Amino acid sequence: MLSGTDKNNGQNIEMIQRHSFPPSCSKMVTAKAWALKKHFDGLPKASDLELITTELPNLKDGQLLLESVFLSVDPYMRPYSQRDMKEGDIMVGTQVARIVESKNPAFTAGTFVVARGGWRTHFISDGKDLLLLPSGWPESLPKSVALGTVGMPGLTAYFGLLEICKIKPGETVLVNAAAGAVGSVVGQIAKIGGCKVVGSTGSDDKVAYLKSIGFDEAFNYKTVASLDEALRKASPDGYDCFFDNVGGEFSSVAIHQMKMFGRIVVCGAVSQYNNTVPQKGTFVQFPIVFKQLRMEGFIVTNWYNRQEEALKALLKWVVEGKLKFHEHITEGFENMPMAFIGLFKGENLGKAIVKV
Ligand SMILES: NC(=O)C1=CN([C@@H]2O[C@H](COP(=O)(O)OP(=O)(O)OC[C@H]3O[C@@H](n4cnc5c(N)ncnc54)[C@H](OP(=O)(O)O)[C@@H]3O)[C@@H](O)[C@H]2O)C=CC1
Ligand SMILES: CCCCCCCCC/C=C/C=O
Repeated sequence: MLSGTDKNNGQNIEMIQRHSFPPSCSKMVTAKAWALKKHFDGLPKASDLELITTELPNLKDGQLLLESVFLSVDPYMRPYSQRDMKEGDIMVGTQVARIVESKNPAFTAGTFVVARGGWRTHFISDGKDLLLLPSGWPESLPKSVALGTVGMPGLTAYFGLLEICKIKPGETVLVNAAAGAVGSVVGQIAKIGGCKVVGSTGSDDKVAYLKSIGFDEAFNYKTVASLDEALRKASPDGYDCFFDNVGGEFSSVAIHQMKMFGRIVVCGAVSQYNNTVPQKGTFVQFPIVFKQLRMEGFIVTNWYNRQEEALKALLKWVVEGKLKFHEHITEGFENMPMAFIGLFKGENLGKAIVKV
């Protein structure tokens, strides 16, 4: 079963061939996929993942063959793998894929779709769960944006800010991991909504980027002398809304700078995903009670019954130039682990994408 090793950026990637049907069959397609070899322990390592190849069978009626063009790497994959995957499973994930062949009358070969196919170069689908790009997608707009600003991260910003935070014009919004896929959209939608926006991020280049896309204030949380002072300086009156992507120490400090009746959207906790021992934090009851705060967690997929409306709005803002996007593109399917690990080192500006 073991077929050898492949040199990739100085690393040895183990390649395993799994034949799911006799290799003599015609029109075989070789699919590559990344499997979770060993559950991550701390920061993910390339050696925790394994590149496997599989020969796909011929299509049955109703099925489609898809080829990934762009794949998404996202921080949620780290806690998801821990909770919902077993060793040997293919890594969870979405891609923009091209329909290579269709035996499903609802889909035509050549069409691009957003799919939940996992970390695979090719896969077979029955057509359920495939999403066409929103109508009116301009030819000049990269299709990869359907994995970012006009995709799941954009939807996360949209529903988190408009439905959970319920921002109002004139309010002050704080967002961390602000130069990332979700954060950069949060800040810009808050500006569209007439708010003042403060962003925290991990490099001076990212701070400059945030200012260039309209953030009123931005700071580098890694170099400020005091996070408490940086937050106070950026908004001396405090914050009405806090869109929390990071959790941990940042959240413990920020909660004390909320205004009366402030709202905290608990979107994620990227600072905590690689902890081997859970951290202890501040007790939140005092600020929550005395300032009568609302703190609410949410999962974007719970809002997918309204994704058509939201994707339409996001695409419109992008086309009008009100919503800018940046992509951090890694070339090569073999480099998916590196692109994924890079998320936890702050390597990406905007949406992290892998181009096959
Ligand atoms: N609830 C939901 O439905 C969803 C939740 N999420 C969550 O939203 C958050 C942002 O995701 P997404 O926009 O895709 O990712 P990003 O594109 O923002 O990439 C992750 C960024 O997080 C920052 N980061 C990494 N490690 C740390 C750390 N230890 N402390 C502080 N910042 C860190 C880095 O930016 P920097 O240089 O600024 O440090 C990095 O670039 C995540 O927590 C994710 O899990 C995402 C989608 C849906
Ligand atoms: C504290 C853990 C936060 C994990 C966030 C999970 C978000 C899942 C969104 C998935 C979208 C898939 O398309």
